Amino acid sequence: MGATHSIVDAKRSSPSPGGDPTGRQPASTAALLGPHAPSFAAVVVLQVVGAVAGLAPLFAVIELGRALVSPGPVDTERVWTAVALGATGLFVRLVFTGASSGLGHVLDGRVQLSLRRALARSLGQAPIGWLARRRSGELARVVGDDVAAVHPFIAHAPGELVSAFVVPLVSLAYLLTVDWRLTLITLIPVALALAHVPLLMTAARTREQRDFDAAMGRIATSVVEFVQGIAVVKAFGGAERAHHRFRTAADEFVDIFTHWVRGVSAVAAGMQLALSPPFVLLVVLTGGTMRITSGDLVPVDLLPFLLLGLGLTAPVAALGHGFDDMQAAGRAVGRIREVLGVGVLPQPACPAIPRDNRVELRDVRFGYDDGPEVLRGIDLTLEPGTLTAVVGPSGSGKSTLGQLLPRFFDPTHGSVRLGGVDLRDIDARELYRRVSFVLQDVRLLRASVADNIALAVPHATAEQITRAARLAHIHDRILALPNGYETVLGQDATLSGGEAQRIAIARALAADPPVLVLDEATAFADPRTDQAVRQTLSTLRDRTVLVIAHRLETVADADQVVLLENGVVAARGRPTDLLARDGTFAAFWRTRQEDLSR
Ligand SMILES: Nc1ncnc2c1ncn2[C@@H]1O[C@H](COP(=O)(O)OP(=O)(O)OP(=O)(O)O)[C@@H](O)[C@H]1O
Repeated sequence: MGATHSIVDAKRSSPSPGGDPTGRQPASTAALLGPHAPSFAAVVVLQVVGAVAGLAPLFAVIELGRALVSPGPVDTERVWTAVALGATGLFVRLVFTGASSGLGHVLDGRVQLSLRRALARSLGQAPIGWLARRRSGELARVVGDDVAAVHPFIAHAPGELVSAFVVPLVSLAYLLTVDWRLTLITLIPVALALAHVPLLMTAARTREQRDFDAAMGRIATSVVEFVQGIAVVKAFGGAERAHHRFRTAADEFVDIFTHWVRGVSAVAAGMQLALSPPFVLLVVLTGGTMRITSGDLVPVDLLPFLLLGLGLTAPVAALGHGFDDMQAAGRAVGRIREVLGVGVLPQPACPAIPRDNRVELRDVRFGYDDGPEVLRGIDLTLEPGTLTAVVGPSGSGKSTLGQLLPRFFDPTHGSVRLGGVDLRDIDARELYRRVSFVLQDVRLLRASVADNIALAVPHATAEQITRAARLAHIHDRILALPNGYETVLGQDATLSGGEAQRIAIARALAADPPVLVLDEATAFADPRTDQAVRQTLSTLRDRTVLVIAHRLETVADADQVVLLENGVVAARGRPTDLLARDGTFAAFWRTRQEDLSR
């Protein structure tokens, strides 16, 4: 199908070892941000220059103080130079921090755009099997919220954090030249605040933080469950129960939060007190008075300590403020890296062309991730011009088997061949030109009916589209829609489950594929769709068709039936022969008939 062209049209990459082809390593943060390094550097340099220039007014005030208290007449030139320097510093600060912030936000926009492009590329190349297993909300969150969460990381952190360290360092260097002993005294509040940090990192605090995060997660899940499932839950009279679950999660969160706050608040209050301006001024004034009374410091030299001392606490405060944002951004980057690291199915260096449309499975074994084997040594041939029906109990591996033909996954052992060529040696475009599929879980795009049908053949003519719709017995229904083939699904009209299924069948047939895999839906089965599927299948007799069959009529029409049980072929043959043999298949058939007649 069309969507799969772009999805599987992947660059060659290292082969993946198992069913879940995640051969690529998660991209490192440096690799993600590397191309923007020069702009990052510019943001930081502009911010640092701006922040250091911002100290000029303070130095100007210090200089003014010195000029005014020095004996003799006031040196007006010295005064005006200080004023001019202070004003220039302010202006430079305004221009440079403004430029840094502007560039930071432009950079943020660029990084977000390139991350979203990279994510779109990665999702486009990810194996369909990998995508099918992800909940759509999960991927939407990565491309939307997680990329947006990177904002403070890019636009604010580099400049603000660097200047929060550079400015105090410059101040410190200056204060040391004035009086190193009073400088050390001025650092007492910072030392006191830092002494609190280990108290925030004890095993108990870490455990509390973990409990807090887990409780946040539980409350988020129960809210989503409650809101998303409310219709179903209500319909089955369970609204009270669901509400109760939500309330319990909320109450539990309050308990954990109170406990956490109790533990953290005393420490946080201690830190805040140590860093508060009154405390810093008290320490500096006490120290300064002692130095002045002992005759080691002239009073005017206390001025720089009073003005610059307050700024020395900035790094500790900046670390505290930005920490949560940075942590959230870090987690978001982790999820982005995971999606960017999804492996692509390896593509052949020298693709081979299948000689016909015979499908062969040779000793095929497959398991999802590290789970148990779902298919255990399948040998099967699908001859061109025949219809094979796969049947079996739920969970026996039917859908998994069907998904190996369009190469959603590669088998962990053995091979799937088309026209004598291993699927791994066939170019993705060639494969999807030949193999089309209809899944149980039909996904239609918010686009016109015609575009939905022509997904695999974007340049399809109106006749091609109509022919496919007629084959799928949905043409008349489409004509009855408000704008016929131009009706936008989900906007101008909504289709029933059975109708959506028939559109999906038309989509699969539009490309006129010689091999078709059809996972018969049971969820939306309605008599019209049943009939349409049967009639469609009967017109496809010149192709290689594999149907994961749930209806006994489909099974009876098949040229070959394969009964899967627990991942192995329990019976295979013509339906009439198998029934006559009165073995496993006959028993299965009778049970299904009894189930249906109940
Ligand atoms: N994406 C997946 N990840 C992990 N395990 C899976 C996945 N899909 C299916 N399985 C497991 O593989 C086994 C076979 O599933 P499969 O869907 O192929 O069976 P099935 O015969 O088609 O069942 P049904 O008739 O109910 O659709 C089951 O145990 C199932 O839990």
